[in-house]
Amino acid sequence: MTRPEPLPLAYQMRQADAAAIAAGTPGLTLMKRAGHAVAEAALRMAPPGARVVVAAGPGNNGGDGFVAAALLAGRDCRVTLALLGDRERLRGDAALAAAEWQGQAIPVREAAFDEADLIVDALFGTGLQRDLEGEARQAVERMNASGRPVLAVDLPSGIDSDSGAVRGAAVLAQRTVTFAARKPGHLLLPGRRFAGTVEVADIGIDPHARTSGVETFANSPGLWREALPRPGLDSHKYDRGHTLVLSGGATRTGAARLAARAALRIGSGLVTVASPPEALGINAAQLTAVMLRGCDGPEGLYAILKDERFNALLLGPALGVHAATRAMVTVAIHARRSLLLDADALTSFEGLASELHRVFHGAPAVLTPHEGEFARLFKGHPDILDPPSKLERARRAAAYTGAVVVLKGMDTVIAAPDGRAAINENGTPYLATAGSGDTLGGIVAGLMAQHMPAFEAACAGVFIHAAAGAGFGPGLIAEDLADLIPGVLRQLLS
Ligand SMILES: NC(=O)C1=CN([C@@H]2O[C@H](COP(=O)(O)OP(=O)(O)OC[C@H]3O[C@@H](n4cnc5c(N)ncnc54)[C@H](OP(=O)(O)O)[C@@H]3O)[C@@H](O)[C@H]2O)[C@@H](O)CC1
Ligand SMILES: Nc1ncnc2c1ncn2[C@@H]1O[C@H](COP(=O)(O)OP(=O)(O)O)[C@@H](O)[C@H]1O
Ligand SMILES: [K+]
Repeated sequence: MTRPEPLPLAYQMRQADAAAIAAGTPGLTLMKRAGHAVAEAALRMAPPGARVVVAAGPGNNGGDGFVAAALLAGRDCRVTLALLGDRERLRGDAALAAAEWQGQAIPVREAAFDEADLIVDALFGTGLQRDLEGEARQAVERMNASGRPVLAVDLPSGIDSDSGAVRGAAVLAQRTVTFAARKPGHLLLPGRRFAGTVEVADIGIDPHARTSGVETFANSPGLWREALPRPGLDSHKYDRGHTLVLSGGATRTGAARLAARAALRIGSGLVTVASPPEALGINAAQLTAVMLRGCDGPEGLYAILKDERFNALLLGPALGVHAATRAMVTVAIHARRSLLLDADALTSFEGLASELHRVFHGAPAVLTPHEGEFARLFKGHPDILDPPSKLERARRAAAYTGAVVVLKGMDTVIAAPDGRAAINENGTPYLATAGSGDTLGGIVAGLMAQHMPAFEAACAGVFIHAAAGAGFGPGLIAEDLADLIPGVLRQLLS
């Protein structure tokens, strides 16, 4: 069984580091292991006798650089150590590591990066505090301008470990060696692009060590595979749930059918499209296994929901941006079923997020905005919109609404009201196609219909949707997605 992969925030990494030291491993030993892993990675990138420039910063990231420099010099590399700051001002483990470097340390402004076969970027790691300026920024810009391959130590310098944001400027690395665990900044954009291929070195710090605060994970099957629905021998269709998808008007029915088909493919025992009277004909002409009911506005939805068997509801795709949509959302919330709100169901609350403030009463709820819908929904809430970190924005939105928030994009973040969050990484730009989000909504609603908890359903849905799209690749259209689900499910359930 694969375990969930934690992505510690910088302060949690410091806690794990301190726990390892308290348990008996000196900090210098951790640094030596880190530097060793960097040197091994460098030797895989550099030709024999290579000219390696190690750019070392003023903290422990620089300390790792000193250790790697000494090891590489002992392995026939021609190493230049270029230091940002004064050697005498190094402290703690970094000062101890620097003492073991026999060569000179030239000022980083004098480093000939464009003559290097490989640059090792050990300027800043998890201790980056503010935007790069002056000499630090110039060093980064000169490294990038050199066009030479770069191996980053822990993080590309200038990338914020917690958010993946560029702090003023950042090193564009080909590879990154990080320690104990990947960090959110390796998965979130733009950090993911700057880090290149990321390798995790075990240096004796337990990434699963209990650290305080929120939990962040990579969205991999280890996080939710055990919670995937598996029909029992004696299951009948009602055990597998009944998903209700609301359709838009006569010229806007496709989105609901895409979602409905995806809900059926992911295993919801029954799926019904609830259609306005004027669209019944067009929906009827195109539905087979998916069932159809007439539904005339909020009153119609209220009447349908007297049937308790509809246990998961999906509202939003092509439903229209207006008060009637808000009224239907209110009916759905009061019905206390598993609820997924997407697209127009979110945009209809533009600037009215306070109406969704903790209204779900503990019933499973998932919101699936893309960045535009997110900005509209939370207009007037700078505390939610302003953090530069997508992870933090999704977390705050989840805490505010009490719903699981899926903030979509290439680096989709799934955040739960209790603070858990996952970052997705198996997507493909081919998913940026009309109707793709509607399909995602159907997948997640269909998983909730089968009693999968909301956070796990959202994480699994995002992963399965992305895997389906990535497996197909060029030419993907939303109509393809539902029929690609079985192939992904077969692998996950085997
Ligand atoms: N934790 C672990 O498990 C292990 C960690 N290890 C390694 O330690 C790294 C973390 O080390 P760290 O905490 O010393 O921070 P680091 O990234 O070197 O930067 C701090 C220095 O940079 C400076 N500085 C910051 N921002 C700046 C800016 N914008 N512009 C200019 N200066 C700036 C800051 O100065 P100050 O803010 O104090 O003025 C301080 O001097 C980690 O990434 C990993 O590589 C491994 O050795 C083994 C185990
Ligand atoms: N560049 C990308 N890489 C990976 N996934 C993407 C990318 N662009 C969009 N997606 C995914 O495609 C889906 C698009 O959903 P959405 O924006 O709601 O589109 P639509 O409304 O057209 O269905 C989301 O799941 C999103 O995460
Ligand atoms: K670095």
